[in-house]
Order: sequence, then C-alpha cells, then structure tokens
Amino acid sequence: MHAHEIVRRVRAGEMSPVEVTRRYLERVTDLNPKLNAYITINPEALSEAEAVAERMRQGEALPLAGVPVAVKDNIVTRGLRTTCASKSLERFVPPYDATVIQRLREAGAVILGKTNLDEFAMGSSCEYSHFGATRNPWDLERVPGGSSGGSAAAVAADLAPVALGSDTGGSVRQPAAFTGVLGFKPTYGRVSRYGLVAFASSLDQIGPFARSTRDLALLMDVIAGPDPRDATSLEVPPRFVEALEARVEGLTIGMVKEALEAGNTPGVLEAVERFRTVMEGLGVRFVEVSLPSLEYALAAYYLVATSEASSNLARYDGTLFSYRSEGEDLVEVMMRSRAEGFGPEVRRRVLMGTFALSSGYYDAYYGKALKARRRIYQDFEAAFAQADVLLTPTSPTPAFKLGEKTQDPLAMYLSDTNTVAVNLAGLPGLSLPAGNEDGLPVAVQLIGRALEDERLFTLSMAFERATDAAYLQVAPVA
Ligand SMILES: NC(=O)C[C@H](N)C(=O)O
Repeated sequence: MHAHEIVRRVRAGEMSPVEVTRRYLERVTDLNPKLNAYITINPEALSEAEAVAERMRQGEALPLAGVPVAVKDNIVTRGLRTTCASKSLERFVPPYDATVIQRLREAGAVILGKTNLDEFAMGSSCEYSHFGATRNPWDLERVPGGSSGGSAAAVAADLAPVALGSDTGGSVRQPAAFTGVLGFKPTYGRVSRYGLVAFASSLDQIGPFARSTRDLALLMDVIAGPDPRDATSLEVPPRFVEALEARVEGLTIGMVKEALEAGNTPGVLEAVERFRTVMEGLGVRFVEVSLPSLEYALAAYYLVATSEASSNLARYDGTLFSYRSEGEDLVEVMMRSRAEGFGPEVRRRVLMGTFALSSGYYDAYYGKALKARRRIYQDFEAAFAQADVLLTPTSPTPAFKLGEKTQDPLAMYLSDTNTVAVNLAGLPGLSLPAGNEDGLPVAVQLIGRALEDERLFTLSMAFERATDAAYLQVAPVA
C-alpha cells in the first residue's frame, strides 16, 4: 500500500493502525527470509500502533497516522538495537531517538524495524553486512544496491510502504535505482543528522524511499527542517507536498554530457531518452550542459569520505559501547577489538583514510581532494546558470549479480560515479525509475540547486502522472 492511502484509510476509520501494522508484520514474516531486508523487527510495533490509535481517539491530527516505516540500521532508535550491520555494534541499544525518528513518531508513524546495510554504510551492494547480504526482490540472484539496500528492497517488495536510508555518496539513490523505487538525497542540512551514526559528516544526509512521489513528499515534510541538535541543519521549512501541484512548463533541464557518454548500458540510455520525451511533452526544455571535473568526483569522494570515516570511527575502540576483545593491556584490547569488530571494507576505508590524512601525504591526497571538491562545486554552479535542474542516469547499469564485485573494490566504487558528485557539492538528488532492462529497473537522477529540493518533486510528480506509473508496482520477490 502507499503511505498516503494508509493515512486516508486510517483517518476515515476504514483500517486501524494496528491492522495496518499487523498486515505488514505478516508480509515481513513471509518474505524477509528470502530477502534479508530487515536485521531487526521492532517487537513493540503493534503496541506503538495501538498508541497511535489512542492519540487519534484523543483528536490528534497525524500526518503519518498509522504508517509503518522501515529504518536503516544506522539511525538510532531508543530501546531498539542499532547495529550499523557491524559486529562491533551487534548489541548496541541506543538510549535515545534520532531527530528523524522523534519526528516520525510525533507524526503518528510506526517504526516497523531496522533494515540491512553495508557495514557503517560503506558499500554499494548491501553485501558487506555482518548479518548477510540483502537480495534484490526483482531477481534474488542480484544485489539491491547499497548501502541502504535493506530499506530499498523492503519498499520495493512492500515490506514497508516507505523507508529511511542515509546517503553519503549515493546510498539512497543507487539502491532506489536498482530496486525500482524512488529515493531522495536532500540538500546537505535540510534533514537533521542528529542520531545518524556518522560515516563522513560533511557528506551524510538522511533520505526517504517510496513507491510514489506523494509518499516521498509526505515523509520529507515530516523529517526535514531545522534542528538545534545539528549545527549544520538549515532554517528552511519543508514544502514538499505543496510542490507536487506546481507547474513544470517552462523549466529547463540540463543533460549532463559527461554522464551520458561512456559506460551506460542501452537500457539506461533508453530510460534517459524516455524521461526526456515525456517531459518535453509537458513543456520542459532540454539543453546539454558540461561538468568537466566530474571525472575527479569518484577519486575526491573516496578520499574525503575515507578520511572523515577514519576519524569518525575512532570511537569504536571497545572501551565504551562497541564490541570488546581480550588483550594484555589497553592498546592491545583496542587494536583487537577494532580488528575483530570491523569487517573487510570498513578496515580498508579506515586504513585508506588514515593514510590520506597522515603527515607528508595530507597535501597530496586529502588537500587535493578538497580542491577537486571545490572545482566540482563550481562546475555545478556554471551548469545551473544554464538549467534549473540537471539530469544523469542514477547508475550506469542495472543491478549486478551477488558476488560480482566483492573481490574488486574499485569496480564496486565505480557504480557511484554519478551520485558522489552530488554529495561533494551538497546538492539535492532524486532517483526515479524510468524504465527497465531485461526485467530489471533502471532510473534517472535529477539534481537540483542547493535548497531547491522541492522542484525535483514537482518534476517527479509530473513524470509519474504523465506515465502510467506502472513502474511503481510492487516487486515480485522471485
Ligand atoms: N555510503 C554511500 O553513500 C555509498 C557509497 N557507495 C560508499 O560506499 O561510500
């Protein structure tokens, strides 16, 4: 079901929040063994749904009345374990809710469970999880993308109407593309990061998944907005649902030349063309734009992200809340706890980041990456002088097979080419399904100017209305 339908039916008294939650829990029990989308089911989900019903009886008007939400397991939930798919946090039960969780609860949503991810959100396939890989509901031999693969798979298979993920370099958009759902990465600062376990703090943003633009907007209106607990959050009120009714006529979309040149599969290019044709029919103008420094984005991203990660992950030393190993003295305990608590990709990233920041190498690596970041930002500014919104494929290929890239980290990193630049520049990016290739979904990415997030929803809604929206159907889990 769509979240907006649930809200309507619950408010009309046609269904109770408990019935809705029970229905989803049954589906999860049925299908999660095949998908491994959830790490933990919230044992309190039904009683939380009952509490929502009680609030409605008291007359509260709740924008997400009775909507079950799946939450990526790197967003902290009070009393419900939050593992980051890592052995190091396997038993960590947070004493507080992230701001987004608090806002969801206030809005009447029910936290259904915590979804699988690549450990600490580091990966593009959801295979680097201490709890095993998540599978793509369109083809169980394929990955759902990552790192928010569990949230994407859950929404695609309707094991939740909507979900939250986090996006540092594409972790919401790429899995959304691989599973045929909508995924959105807001402008840096529009959604509070308080309670999101930090990976790369200058890039991380929480973002929603849904099977309709309206649901995506409903969620954004609840989770976005300033938060005194996150100094980087911005004083900009969310107006996403309102933006669904705005007009697209007269807008200009810039096709990013470099992203459309090499490496895309035919199905991905067809999806871009299809999107263009549909939108031209609605009066949108298309021009070609260039981002010459896009070729440095991946290198810059993997330096900035790993450098920040090496610092952020220093806290998991076995002394406070993470996995603790044995040892002769404190240093040995810390070293062993980290070596045993972290999986291979996290260790690789911490090593790369520590190296990039070390004295003697700092200027050559981290310093240079910051310069490239600046150039990328300037390229975007120039492109936005010619167009209101930019267009690229979200990912150059549809979902790949399980195991296909785990032995080759570089090949894995390459699936992020089009998404990482958006995080480096702090811009909003929306992935929307626009076609398929051999039965697998493919998607386009819309990139907006900073703080013009809502415009992407206007375009997405127009595309959804103009097409038959059959691409938003529930995945078969086969
Ligand atoms: N975390 C992300 O946004 C995904 C990216 N593939 C990474 O591994 O860093």
